[in-house]
Order: sequence, then C-alpha cells, then structure tokens
Amino acid sequence: MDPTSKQKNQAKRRAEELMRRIGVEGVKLTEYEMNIASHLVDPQTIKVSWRDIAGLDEIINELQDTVILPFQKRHLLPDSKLFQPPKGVLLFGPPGCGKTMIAKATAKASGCKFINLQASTLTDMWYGESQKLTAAVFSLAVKIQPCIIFIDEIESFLRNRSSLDHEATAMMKAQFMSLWDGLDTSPTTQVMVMGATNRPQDLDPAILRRMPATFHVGLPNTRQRQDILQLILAGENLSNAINLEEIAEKTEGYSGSDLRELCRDAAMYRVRDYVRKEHMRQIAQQLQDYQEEERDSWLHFILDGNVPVTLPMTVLVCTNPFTTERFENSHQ
Ligand SMILES: Nc1ncnc2c1ncn2[C@@H]1O[C@H](COP(=O)(O)OP(=O)(O)OP(=O)(O)O)[C@@H](O)[C@H]1O
Repeated sequence: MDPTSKQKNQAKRRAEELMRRIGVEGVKLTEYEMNIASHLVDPQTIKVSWRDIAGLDEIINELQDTVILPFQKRHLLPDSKLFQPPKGVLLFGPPGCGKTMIAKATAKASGCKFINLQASTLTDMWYGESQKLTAAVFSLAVKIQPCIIFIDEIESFLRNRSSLDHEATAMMKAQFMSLWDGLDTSPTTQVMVMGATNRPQDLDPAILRRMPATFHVGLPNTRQRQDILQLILAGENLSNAINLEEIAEKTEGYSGSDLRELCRDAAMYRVRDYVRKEHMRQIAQQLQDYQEEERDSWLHFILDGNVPVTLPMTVLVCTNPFTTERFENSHQ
C-alpha cells in the first residue's frame, strides 16, 4: 500500500485541471511531474502586477531589461546563445519588502508559467522521493516552458554545504545544481530559477554563482514609504488632516508589509471606535427609555391617588403643574 496515494491522486487532479487552464495540452507528465504541476500558477490568474508594487521602480526597470525582455522578444534573436534570460535570479532582503510580489509580477509580465515551490515540497518527502521530485521540477519546467521556477526561502534547502549534511540532502543539492546546469545545454530552453531569501549569507556559494542576477530588496526609505502608503491608501476615505509625508518620516525601519498592517490597524481602529460609540449611544438611549418608563409608572401611581412616602424629587420636578397640584391636594 502506498501511504501517499491519496495525496498523489489529489495532486494529479489539480495538475490536470491547471494544465488545461493554462493551455498546455497533449503533454504527457510523469507521476512526479504531476505532483510538481500542482504548484503551477497560471500567469493569467496572478493578481500582482507592477502597479501593485510601490517604491521599487529601479529594481523593476532592471528586471524588465534583464529578465523580461529576453523572454518576450525571443523571436528577435531566436538562435542567439547570448540573448537569453539569466538562468538564475536572486531576490534578497528583509522579510515583507516585496520579494514574492516581484517574483509574481515578473511571471505575469513575462507571460511565463510559474512554479511556486516551497523548499519543504522537496525536502519533506520519503527517502528517494525528494530526488525524483527535484528531477521532476526541471523536466516539467522544460516541458511547459517558458517557465520560472520560484523557490521561496531558497537558503533553507540550498544552504552552505557542510560535513553535517544528511547524505540525502547533500545528494539532492548536487542533483539540483547539475539539473540547473543542464538547462544550458540548449540555447532555446527558456527556464529560469528565481530564489528569494532573507539570509543570502547562508546560501551555498555554488548556488550564488548560478544566480548571476541579484537584486537587493531592502527596507524602504522615507520617499519609498510615502509611495507605499499612497498605494495602500488609494481609494480609501481619508481625512484631509492626514499627512503621508509625516507618517513616512515617523515609520523608519518599517517594511512594506509593516506599513500595510499599520494602515489596516488604523482602519480597524476607526471601525472599532465607531462601533463602541454606537454601543454607548444605544446604552444611553436604553437608560433614558428606562427612566421615562419609570417616571410614567410613578405618574400612574400618583394619578391613582396614592401618596408615595419617598417620592423622588425628580418626579415632582418632571411632572406637570396639574399633577403636582393634585399630588399636593391629595397630600393635604
Ligand atoms: N513595495 C511594496 N509595495 C506595495 N506593497 C508592499 C511592498 N512591499 C511589501 N508590500 C506588502 O507586504 C506584503 C508582503 O510582501 P512580500 O510577501 O512580497 O514580502 P517578501 O519580501 O517576499 O517577504 P518574506 O521574505 O517574508 O516572504 C505584500 O503582500 C504587500 O501587501
């Protein structure tokens, strides 16, 4: 009995559906390629585009020239070994600064299929399966090219080799690199590995060499923070008193993701504030209704000719002169 059969069947169904949607038909896939294909992203359905990324124009322009142009304009120099996208691109920098967004927008702009791999997809497997899956990543990418293989947290499985590495891990790394090199054998192959990491210093130098295009996606400066805030708050109902320049100055050290959270918190705070005030208003209204009801019941009591021993002054003050008079008369 295969303990992974349920998982494999699900991956197969998902992969077949995806392949149909992205217009790859008549391509026969192995069981392992099917598994990898379930991580395939249809470029049409990628929601992130360059317009959603603020403050990173320099990186975007550079990516457009070095990566996207060779994919898009391949027909201009179809046989050239030089007019090629780099085989490896590395995006590095602190968390939450837009690396994943850039990778997705690159795939969308270049029209490439996008295999979104978590390192764990390859490493959490049974002994022997990892190697078959790694081979499947590259063979699938070649079958459906042009294709970007995106590996988030790439350092977690292609880290510095050490003598402490498990034999299977060491073999998988060596295999990954040799398959990567294999992409170079045909000048027409349009497959690129794109990695993202917060810890470039942990990456194996041999991997770094295979990624000639590196982009530092750092923490945004004041101007970039203002651009990000402007983008996040576009279309929101903002008070005229809000000064984005001032907020940008006060948020040194914030990533794009932190700024988004800040704006989300502010919106939540306004709604919470409104809901609380509304709640207080309702309580005040209920209290007032209750007091009015109480007063009415006292009035009935008085009008019926009863004399309360401890009639609250408020009732006397609130009642009309006629009632008070009756009360006084009856009291005498
Ligand atoms: N430059 C930016 N412009 C607009 N939004 C941004 C920017 N940078 C970050 N964000 C916001 O932060 C979120 C997280 O960004 P993203 O996932 O691309 O970061 P990352 O660098 O890949 O982080 P991690 O290293 O944690 O994976 C985005 O979904 C977006 O809302």
